[in-house]
Amino acid sequence: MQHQPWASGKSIDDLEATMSSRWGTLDDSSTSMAGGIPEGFEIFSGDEDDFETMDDYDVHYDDSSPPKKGNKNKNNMSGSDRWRKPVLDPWDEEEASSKKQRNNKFFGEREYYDQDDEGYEILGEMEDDDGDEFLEIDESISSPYLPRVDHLIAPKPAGGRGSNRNSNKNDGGGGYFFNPDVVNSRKKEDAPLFRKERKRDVSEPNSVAPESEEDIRTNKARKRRQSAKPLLNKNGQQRLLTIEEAFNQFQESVDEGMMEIIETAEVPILAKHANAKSWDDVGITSTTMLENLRYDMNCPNPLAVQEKTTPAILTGSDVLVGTYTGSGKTLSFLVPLVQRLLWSIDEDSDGNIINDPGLAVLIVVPGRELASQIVSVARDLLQDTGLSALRDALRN
Ligand SMILES: Nc1ncnc2c1ncn2[C@@H]1O[C@H](COP(=O)(O)OP(=O)(O)OP(=O)(O)O)[C@@H](O)[C@H]1O
Repeated sequence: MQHQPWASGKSIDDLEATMSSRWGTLDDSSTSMAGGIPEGFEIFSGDEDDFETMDDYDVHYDDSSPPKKGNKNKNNMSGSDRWRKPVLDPWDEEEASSKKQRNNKFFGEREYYDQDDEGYEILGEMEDDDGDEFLEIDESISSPYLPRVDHLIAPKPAGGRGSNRNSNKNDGGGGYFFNPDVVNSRKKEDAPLFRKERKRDVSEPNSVAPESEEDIRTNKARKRRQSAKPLLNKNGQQRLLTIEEAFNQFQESVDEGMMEIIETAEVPILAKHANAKSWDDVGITSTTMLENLRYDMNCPNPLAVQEKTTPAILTGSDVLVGTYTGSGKTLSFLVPLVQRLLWSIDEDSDGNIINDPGLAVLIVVPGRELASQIVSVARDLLQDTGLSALRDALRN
């Protein structure tokens, strides 16, 4: 497949290869990084001034050309090739029509509920004294569900790694989506997110001076309208949160005791450093899945985030993971979830499933392309297990 160069003069292949190397998929076991860092390409190492957004680029993706020779057979694809050309094409006619049928059957029109993200009923839109709009909520109705996170898995902050842009060493530091300065300053403030093995007791008396009831009400309302506001764009439509907004919302939920962190674990930036453990070591027992991982998917050992998530998910914990792009999040949830599914299924002596569990795992992601990528990985993982992966989409 022929890729148009980016405005920077680098091809998508170069950028993808660099991102993979930055986040640790460059190791002896990965064919995706054969050749190392492309010649003439500098590793971005986290200077604040160097932060760029996707909007800075004019990206053209040529889908009309036939796939590269040797890529026709999915099993011949290297890890990165699979991602360039999803096995499931979202615009494939056959898929589109089966998707339509499934949508009509199961979803109908999508409904919106008048609740904010904390489960409070929204009474209407109001303006405060400064003219800022906020959502008026009914404080008498609160969410019955207080989320509890058993494991919080976060990237190890990039402190002391230096920011030499010309370095061609794969030495981590910074990132496109997390500003290391923000991460480090939050660490300095002893933010709960980065406090190791922090145990939070929500019933613990607050050490700061007690606020008046009025103050508490005002602060809560302010916080709530701050967190409700970013969900709408200027046309009043729902929009996605930025990473920083999502981080702030998460932080507020923790600070307000809406979410309880039981344990945190730091994931090293360089995922390849985690290859000390094998999939068996972290609890994977399915020989079929192990073979798929090792021989078909070229993932013989878990990456750092997978090493952390797998035992936690296998034992039924709720896990919240935040790691860098390309660090291996997809398999970090797919592998343990599939393993749990396989444990729950009975087979006859020929290996046929005898009690079909129906829909057993639901993965919700923001976007069709991401869904296609996950289904593509899931199908590789599920080969010969008797399980299958389907993709569906909610209509707006
Ligand atoms: N255990 C492993 N061993 C070798 N390569 C792996 C392993 N796990 C994942 N990879 C490869 O690492 C790359 C990135 O993985 P993945 O896309 O899951 O990362 P991610 O964190 O979900 O990225 P994003 O944030 O962009 O969604 C893929 O090419 C994948 O094949």
